[in-house]
Parts: sequence; C-alpha cells; structure tokens
Amino acid sequence: MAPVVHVRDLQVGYGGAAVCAPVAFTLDAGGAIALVGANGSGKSTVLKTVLGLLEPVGGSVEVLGHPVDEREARFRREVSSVLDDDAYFPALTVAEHLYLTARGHGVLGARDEVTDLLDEFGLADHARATPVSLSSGQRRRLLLAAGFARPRSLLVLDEPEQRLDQRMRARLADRLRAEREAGGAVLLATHDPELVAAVCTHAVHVADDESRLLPAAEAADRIARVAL
Ligand SMILES: Nc1ncnc2c1ncn2[C@@H]1O[C@H](COP(=O)(O)OP(=O)(O)OP(=O)(O)O)[C@@H](O)[C@H]1O
Repeated sequence: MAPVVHVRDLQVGYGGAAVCAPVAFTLDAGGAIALVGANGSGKSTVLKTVLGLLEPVGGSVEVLGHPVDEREARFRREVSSVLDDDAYFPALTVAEHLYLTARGHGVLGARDEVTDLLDEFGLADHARATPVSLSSGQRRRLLLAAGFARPRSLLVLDEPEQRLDQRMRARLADRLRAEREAGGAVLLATHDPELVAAVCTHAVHVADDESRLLPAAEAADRIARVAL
C-alpha cells in the first residue's frame, strides 16, 4: 500500500526561492509526524506544499500514491486540513458550520456527529452563536472541530495548539491519538513539545542548513530545552 504522504528532497518556498533545506519523510496510515523548528523556518510552507496550495520549488510530494492536486475530488475526499487562518462563514452558526462540513462530505448521521463534536470541543453552549461572537480560542476550537467533522485519511494541522487552553490541548492530543488508532495519518506543525511527545512517532526539524528526521521523544525534549 502506498504511504499516505511521501516527500522526497522537497524544497519549498515562494517565487522559486526555497525558504529552508530540503525535507524528506514518509508518513504511513496510523502514523503522525510533527514539523518542528523556529519561527519562520518553513513549517507552514511545507504544509501548504503538501496540500497542493504551493508548487514545490524542487523534489516531489505524493499523497496516497499520487502527485498532489488539490483540485481533484479524490484528494479533497481524503485530506482534511486546518491551517493557521480564521476561515469561517460569518453568517453561519457554530452548529451550522459543522453540519455543513459533515453533510458536504456525505457524512451519514451528521446531526449526531455534530452533537458529539460540539461536546468534545467544548462548544455545546455556543452551538447557536456566530463566529464573530466567539472568543479567539473558541473560534479555533470551531475550526479544529470542522477538521474532524468529515471523513479523511490524512489530517493536516498547522499549530493546532494555538490559542487553546491546557485542558483543550490535552483533549486534542487524545483525539489525535484516537485518529492514529483508527488508522488515520496526522501531519502537523507545532511548537508544543507535549503534543509532539503525546501524539507523534517522528518529527522533522525544518531548518536553513539541514532538515532532519528525529524520533518524536528527542524532538519534544529539544523543544522543551529550547534547543530547536
Ligand atoms: N506568502 C509568502 N511570500 C513570501 N514569503 C513568505 C510567504 N509566507 C511566508 N513567507 C516566508 O517564508 C518563510 C517561512 O515561513 P513559514 O510561515 O513557513 O514559517 P513557519 O516555520 O511556519 O513559522 P512559524 O513558526 O512562525 O509559524 C519565512 O521567512 C516567511 O517570511
């Protein structure tokens, strides 16, 4: 079976200029890889390239055995992503957002799924609120919940810990472990050593000079010691 993500000598950047050293990794079903590194090192740029939002400057990315094309229905069916942006519909309530996402991806029993996600992400009391009336952390919970509201083989998250309180971070880690146990694959960029240690098998240290694959425990330890 093809890996979920196979990245070979991938150079990422803008206008043909690479922002970091080439990265290489293989992510299999049931696995989780963290991209770690300093601010501005290129983690989000790698994620956007894996998602087909940016062309590689060099090297290659395959998702589920195919070159990435985010316009293809097959790709969009398999890949759920939550990037670091406030992408929501201002006129829809929290529950409507989740319902629309689930139904749009053909989830049967979408209402029950939405009820579960509202509970899990601590949004039940805000189900009828529109995003503008939420706190920034609650909006982040909504976007994360939407990432889980649809079927997927690959979940891509950019700094999912941002603006979450400690309890929600722990819940997110549990959710991501469950994702792996159910055979899903997770690729995330993060600065949170606890998330790396709790969820990931490996980490890719994204950097200017050399991007390296590390065991997750070592990466978490080095982030905690501010050595990455
Ligand atoms: N749209 C863009 N056009 C040109 N350069 C960009 C663009 N977006 C980001 N960059 C640059 O690319 C480099 C990598 O940015 P990126 O957002 O990938 O870093 P990051 O590792 O995700 O950082 P952080 O930890 O701060 O989120 C930075 O130098 C940034 O200034």
